[in-house]
Amino acid sequence: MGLLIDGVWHDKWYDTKSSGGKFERSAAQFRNWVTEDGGAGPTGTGGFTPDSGRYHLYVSFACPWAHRTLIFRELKDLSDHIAVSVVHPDMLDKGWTFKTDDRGATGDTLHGQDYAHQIYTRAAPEYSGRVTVPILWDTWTNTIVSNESSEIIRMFNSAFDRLTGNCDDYWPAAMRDEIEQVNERIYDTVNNGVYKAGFATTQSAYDEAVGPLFDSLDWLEERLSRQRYLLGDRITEADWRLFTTLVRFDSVYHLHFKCNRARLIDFPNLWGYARELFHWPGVARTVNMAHIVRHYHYSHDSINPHRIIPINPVIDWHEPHRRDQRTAA
Ligand SMILES: N[C@@H](CCC(=O)N[C@@H](CS)C(=O)NCC(=O)O)C(=O)O
Repeated sequence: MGLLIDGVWHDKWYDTKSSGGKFERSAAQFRNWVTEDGGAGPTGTGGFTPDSGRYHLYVSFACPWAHRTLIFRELKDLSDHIAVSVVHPDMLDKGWTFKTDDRGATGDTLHGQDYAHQIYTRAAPEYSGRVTVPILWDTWTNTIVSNESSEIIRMFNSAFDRLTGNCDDYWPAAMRDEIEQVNERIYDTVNNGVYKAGFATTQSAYDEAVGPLFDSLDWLEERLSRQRYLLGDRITEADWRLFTTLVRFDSVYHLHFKCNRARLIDFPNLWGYARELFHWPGVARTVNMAHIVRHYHYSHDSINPHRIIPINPVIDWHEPHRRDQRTAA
């Protein structure tokens, strides 16, 4: 685990000393958008048109943020148009690597590099910051379009519709305010909340994260007892953003990140809902539980210094979800 400083790799764990033991996620720096007409998006510069074969997506199967982009690539029929390279699950002193000695790790099929940090310095030789996945790479201008998953999924949601003919909309204009409100709470207390609990280096930083996390899971459980999806009858990006945390919960966050007041399977509605999303066409193939379990336990040596991979409970994600047979509360 480390970061680039002026284009040079330094092996360094997150600094929590300056923040009272709290983990603070830094903002992504590449913020351009692929848009239907190539015009500039809400941030960054323009010129990124939705062409088949032009973009390459770098992901980790372990990473919940990268996972969002893989799901949208499936939902929006983009797999023939956007190729993917998958990093190795172990993220050690050199950060994410393109080693291939693990099933599912593809290597860098575009550039043949050894490390993800080399993708960043290809785009910006003097880059300073963390080297994170996902990375959306543009093969035409040889740069990174975006390394921010919440924005990549919105590009995938609509920019390529004319190319694919798939107009399914997970971010409908009329629902955006409501989606944003739900996203905000879920991002802060659930998606990032598990990391804040897991990476805390003081009791108070842990307590501050784990309480709101389970308050939010209780809130979601109640909400999903009344309605099928987070915003009602229609599935939206808010559901997919929540799903990538839920799918990792019992196998990783519960034990490794000490998020153990309850398991996902202890919340009947959340658990049925998570299974429904897992059963959604194309989604199960984006879930690589072996990479998920291996990555966290093997890579975070400050949390698990002996790198022992736990046995973990067997969780049957294939059990029918029965969300369509729910009786109204
Ligand atoms: N804001 C980014 C965050 C991505 C992120 O933090 N990815 C993690 C993997 S789960 C990573 O690559 N971390 C490496 C590091 O922080 O050095 C997004 O949502 O795309």
